Amino acid sequence: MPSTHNAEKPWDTDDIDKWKIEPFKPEDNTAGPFTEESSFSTLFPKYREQYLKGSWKFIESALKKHGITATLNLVEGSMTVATTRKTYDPAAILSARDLIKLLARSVPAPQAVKILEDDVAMDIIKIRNLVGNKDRFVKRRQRILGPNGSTLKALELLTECYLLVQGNTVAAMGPYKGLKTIRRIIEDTMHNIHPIYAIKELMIKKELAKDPELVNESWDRFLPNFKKRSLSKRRVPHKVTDKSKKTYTPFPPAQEKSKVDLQIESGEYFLGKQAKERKAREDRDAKMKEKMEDKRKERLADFVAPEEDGEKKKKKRKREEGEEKKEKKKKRSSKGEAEEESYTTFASGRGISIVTTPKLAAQVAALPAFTEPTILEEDGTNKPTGRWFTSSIPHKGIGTLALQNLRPGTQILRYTPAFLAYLEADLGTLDRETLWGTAVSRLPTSTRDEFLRLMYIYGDPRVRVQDIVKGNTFQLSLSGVNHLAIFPETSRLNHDCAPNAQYVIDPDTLTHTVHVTREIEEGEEVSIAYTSPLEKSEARKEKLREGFHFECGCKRCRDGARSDAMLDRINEMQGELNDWSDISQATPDMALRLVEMYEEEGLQGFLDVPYGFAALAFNAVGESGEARLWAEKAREAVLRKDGRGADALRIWESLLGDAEGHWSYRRRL
Ligand SMILES: C[S@@+](CC[C@H](N)C(=O)[O-])C[C@H]1O[C@@H](n2cnc3c(N)ncnc32)[C@H](O)[C@@H]1O
Repeated sequence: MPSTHNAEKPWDTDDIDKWKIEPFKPEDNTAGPFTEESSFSTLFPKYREQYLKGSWKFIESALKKHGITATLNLVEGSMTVATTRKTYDPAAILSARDLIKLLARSVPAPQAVKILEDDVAMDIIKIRNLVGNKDRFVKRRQRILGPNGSTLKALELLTECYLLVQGNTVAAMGPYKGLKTIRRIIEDTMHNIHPIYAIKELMIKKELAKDPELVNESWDRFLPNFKKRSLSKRRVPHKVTDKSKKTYTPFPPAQEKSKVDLQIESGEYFLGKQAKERKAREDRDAKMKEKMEDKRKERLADFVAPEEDGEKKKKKRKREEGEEKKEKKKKRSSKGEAEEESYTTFASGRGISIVTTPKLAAQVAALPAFTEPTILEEDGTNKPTGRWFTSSIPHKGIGTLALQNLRPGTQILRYTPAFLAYLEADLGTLDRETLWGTAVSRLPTSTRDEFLRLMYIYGDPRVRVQDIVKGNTFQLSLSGVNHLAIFPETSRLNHDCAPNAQYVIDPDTLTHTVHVTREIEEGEEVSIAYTSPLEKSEARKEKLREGFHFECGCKRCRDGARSDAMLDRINEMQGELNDWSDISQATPDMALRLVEMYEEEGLQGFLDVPYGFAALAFNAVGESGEARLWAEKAREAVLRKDGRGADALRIWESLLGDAEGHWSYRRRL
């Protein structure tokens, strides 16, 4: 059959408006009354009850014209609409359903009943889930209203829709086309695109529509093309990774302490919720004070009297000279800011080579290790104790073994570093090797030989010094800047996840001291932990693989599932002991059990945490004497693990000083 698609249609004239919706009259329903009743109900909020009661007559009469009944149930708080035998328009019940929905959403009755007209529709736009943050949601919702409701009014005029913004929804009523536009604008607004852009576009379109010549043309060329509609003020992305600056280095980045480690060190780990809040408040206040002081200085600077001309010139000259110096320093730093400095007489002739920035070098030279050399002669620093020897250990290279039975608390080794280096990022590997190589070559012969005998990882002779540093490095913080430190003797200690020794590095004396943490028998290997043994086995193994290139085969790692489960229990118990609310189940017995669990797990070198909890748990039930005993143990454990600079030390010292005045005293009674 031939297509009639393009055939002449003489009845289809241009004056016909194909979009016009003709009203549905009773005579249009040729099928007669409906055979079944349809009904819809909706609940309304309590505060609408009064209003609905007052306007129900009006609503009923509006619906009656369409043959629909309406019931207001004040007991249930619901409205119901239903068809009757008089209903002639099948769509009327749907409009009636929309009517009660609008009424429930606070649309005034005279406005809501307009929904019963054939060319009026409605849309309820849910806006709450479009924005996660509550404050942001409120701010963006306010943009729909605009100042004094002006944006809302403009939108209503331009789209010929009625709008009601309430709570988590926007109710809109009007022609279909307007509703479509409104939904887009509302959603865009909640996605941070200001409605003003849409209003501008709509205004232009309205004007263009009036021009009969332009009615059938594309309006694109008249519409504004906004480049950026988003209102976000963030100009730079959150994370900027500047890859251009990174140069290859064979060293692992300084091992970051875990959040818990940092909290333990700062003592925050042991604070109750209120104490934590108090600490945060104090920190905030201190910061604010600092800022205020800066501002005050800034303001005062405005009142400094202007200088005379001659003075000005002098200052200018000085500034220029300063800048010249700065320029020179810049040039030097571009070659490699860090410089090498060797002190051959350091520590009674053991010597030390330091590679660091000139500024830090000056600070290092002012450390007690340099200014009070006698402190290094005390405590057997750099002297053999006769308690250990080194020997080859299967699969581990060289290790350190006990020459006699050793009791917990015994100091086994105490040494100063032979080499200290600041890991400057701007230097290439070979340039760094030259710098570090020179530093090592300047060490006294025996120290240099000890250094060069240390094990290495890659085996490339061109980067031998860096290779040795990679395999033997300890972190030492100088004036808050991390340095790599090599202590040839303590470098021979192998790793174990349940070590029998613990070490501490003192940044003032630069010493690395190792203490026994549980009984060690003669001939037994002495071990330390290279990574936190309080982490789960897979995490520990991964760090050892990455940082030290070996597969840990210690007892805890071989039995990973069991030891991980134990760590879970330990963490759970610590959580309980740290609960300072009224429903806390924490008791001193629980803290004592925690101490036992650490010991069973071979974590004697990390007992500062359970000791601390025991001190708090006893103090919390008013047993301040017992609390002091545990606080003293915690203090000692911190000293042996984190050193004199650890913040946690202050907590135990304050409890020791005044247990009854401590915040934890009788807290759980
Ligand atoms: C600081 S050194 C320790 C002394 C070293 N064994 C030596 O021969 O000089 C670190 C290196 O020793 C080895 N090592 C340490 N602990 C180990 C362990 N538990 N199992 C296997 N190898 C280990 C690894 O090769 C690691 O890179």
